[in-house]
Amino acid sequence: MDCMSLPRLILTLGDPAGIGPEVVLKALVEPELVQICQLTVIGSRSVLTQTHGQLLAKNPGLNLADPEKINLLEVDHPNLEEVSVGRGDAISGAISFAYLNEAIARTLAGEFAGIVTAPIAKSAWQAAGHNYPGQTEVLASRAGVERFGMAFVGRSPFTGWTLRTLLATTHIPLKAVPLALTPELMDSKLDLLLTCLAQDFGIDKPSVAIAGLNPHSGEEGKLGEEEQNWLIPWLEQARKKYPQAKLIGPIPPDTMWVSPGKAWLTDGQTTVSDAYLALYHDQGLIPVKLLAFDQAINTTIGLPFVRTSPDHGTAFDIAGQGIARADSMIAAIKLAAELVEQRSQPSANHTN
Ligand SMILES: NC(=O)C1=CN([C@@H]2O[C@H](COP(=O)(O)OP(=O)(O)OC[C@H]3O[C@@H](n4cnc5c(N)ncnc54)[C@H](O)[C@@H]3O)[C@@H](O)[C@H]2O)C=CC1
Ligand SMILES: NCC(=O)COP(=O)(O)O
Repeated sequence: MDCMSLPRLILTLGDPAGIGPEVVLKALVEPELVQICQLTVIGSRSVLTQTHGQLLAKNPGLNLADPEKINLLEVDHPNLEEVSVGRGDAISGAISFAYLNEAIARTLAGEFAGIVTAPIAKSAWQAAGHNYPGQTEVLASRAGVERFGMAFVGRSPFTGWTLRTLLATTHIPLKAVPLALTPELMDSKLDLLLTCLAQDFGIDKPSVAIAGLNPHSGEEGKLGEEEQNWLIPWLEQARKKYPQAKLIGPIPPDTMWVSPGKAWLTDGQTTVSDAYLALYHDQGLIPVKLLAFDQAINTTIGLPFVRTSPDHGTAFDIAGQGIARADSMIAAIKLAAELVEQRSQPSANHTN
């Protein structure tokens, strides 16, 4: 393929005090990337140069991209010199926010088909006065989208099976979860998920496993009432509304992940679903990270453009040491390229 027709992606550096710059420098030496996309990094060349020098001083054998040769859009910031590696604060938060904003502006202007984001720290954003729960909400707000979702996709390196997980609620305190979960919210998330499965993965008749909220899915109201009160009735309605989908649930949350675990690890005779709908952050992300910490990709669904991100955070505890793994960042770039390609094709049938 002519390289000029490859998907154009913009890659943010994330929080300059975290491992974002390091995983970018490591990912950019992955030879396959130049064959599948045109990548432009957005951030500060001085951050990349400083990270490059610091990492090589500690580990001379590291394979890193040359910062001077990276195709980069410079975002200037007056306090760049004050970033302290390993410490997210108001300065690093303001800088990572500026990188993301410029990436969104350029994507909305049509320069790029997808954004890949390195991690930011929510606490650093808050310190800088940017009161968003995460990058997802900024992307949705700037894109003018009210219905969006946080989904995680990972392909098993052992069996090739793909785990797709959507979170019904995301960055809210656990005590707020039962209040946030409503039939309307579930309708919106399920609708987004079914659209994503068809549009991005070519799965028109999916099976979707939906978790319960309480232990044993409430055990007929003895261990919690949400299932009886609205989740089961909502599911019955949803089965009528989406006859093309096989909706399974509410599945007791502890057992929902047994067959995905087997399919991920051993490819046994196990019945799996095309996607898993978890009701809150840790219900979905504990199994995803347990199985797939180096492979999973966070993707925002419902946006008018593609957005992916590694599944890990800023890892301030290891920033500057040279030990951060770039696998999830590489997977995020590859998935973004695949999704852009997929969205530009007429829908194709796909089996998991
Ligand atoms: N997409 C994003 O922007 C995300 C941002 N975060 C943010 O990151 C910050 C830190 O969050 P944590 O919960 O500590 O999660 P984290 O993912 O940053 O770190 C958890 C543990 O995993 C290790 N780790 C993470 N990524 C690694 C990698 N690539 N290679 C090797 N080890 C790695 C860290 O050293 C740490 O021990 C928070 O401010 C959070 O808001 C967290 C998750 C996603
Ligand atoms: N736990 C996932 C996460 O924090 C992703 O947040 P973001 O992509 O919204 O920044």
